[in-house]
Amino acid sequence: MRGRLRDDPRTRRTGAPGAHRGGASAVDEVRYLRAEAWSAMSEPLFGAEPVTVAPGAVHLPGWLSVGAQRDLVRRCRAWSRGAGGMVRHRMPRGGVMSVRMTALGWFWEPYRYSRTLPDGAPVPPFPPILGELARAGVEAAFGAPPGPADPPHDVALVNFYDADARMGMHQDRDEQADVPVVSLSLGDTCVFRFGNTRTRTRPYTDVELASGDLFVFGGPARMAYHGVPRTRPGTAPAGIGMERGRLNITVRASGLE
Ligand SMILES: O=C(O)CCC(=O)C(=O)O
Ligand SMILES: [Fe+2]
Repeated sequence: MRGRLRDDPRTRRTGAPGAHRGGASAVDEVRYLRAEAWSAMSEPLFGAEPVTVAPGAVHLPGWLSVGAQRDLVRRCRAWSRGAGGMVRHRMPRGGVMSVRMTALGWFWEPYRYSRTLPDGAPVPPFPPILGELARAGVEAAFGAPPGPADPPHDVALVNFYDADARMGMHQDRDEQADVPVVSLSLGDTCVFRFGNTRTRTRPYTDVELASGDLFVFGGPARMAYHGVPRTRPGTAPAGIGMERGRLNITVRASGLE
């Protein structure tokens, strides 16, 4: 099922068309900037139209300005140097993930969350800016932010893909809350395979996720299988402070106490 979000009756867009880029209002951007006390935004805010990839799964190309991407790249670098480091996790069957990962808020390893790192140290805190971005992302995708009864976004996984890294088809199912997952992409473009809730296989849709894109999946798509069969090395845009590789930040609500 494909279609433009603007054809979706759930979505009511307001304001002049030029005031939007990819469904994120300039207000979202300003909120982001204010939250971080940035001085100014110089980049124009133009993105493509939002695309509904499956019911509950929305792709918003170009959601983050170049300035916001640069800021997030800088933060990812700092987070990856934190206590947990950038780890290639071992899978239960013995394989090692090709993606390097750092966790914020809760530590994740296949397939559980924990309050502490493997060495017993506390997990680096969940950065408030990612909570802000997650709420703004859900609002941009679905027309309303998560409700007051929804557990808050409280965990982020920062994934780094070098040219050979990929991620097999999986569900994000270790969370105990039915709250949309918010995914932000930085650096090289990738092929993001978004499937169905029943099988790892077809039907699926391959989406190109470029730097600055937002992808949100919730509701009927929350438990859909998805993965990254490949990246496109050398496609990162100039000016974001990242020469090679791909970063992805997925922000989730753990629903854990
Ligand atoms: O890298 C991506 O775009 C997807 C990452 C993902 O699915 C995950 O971290 O669970
Ligand atoms: Fe995932």
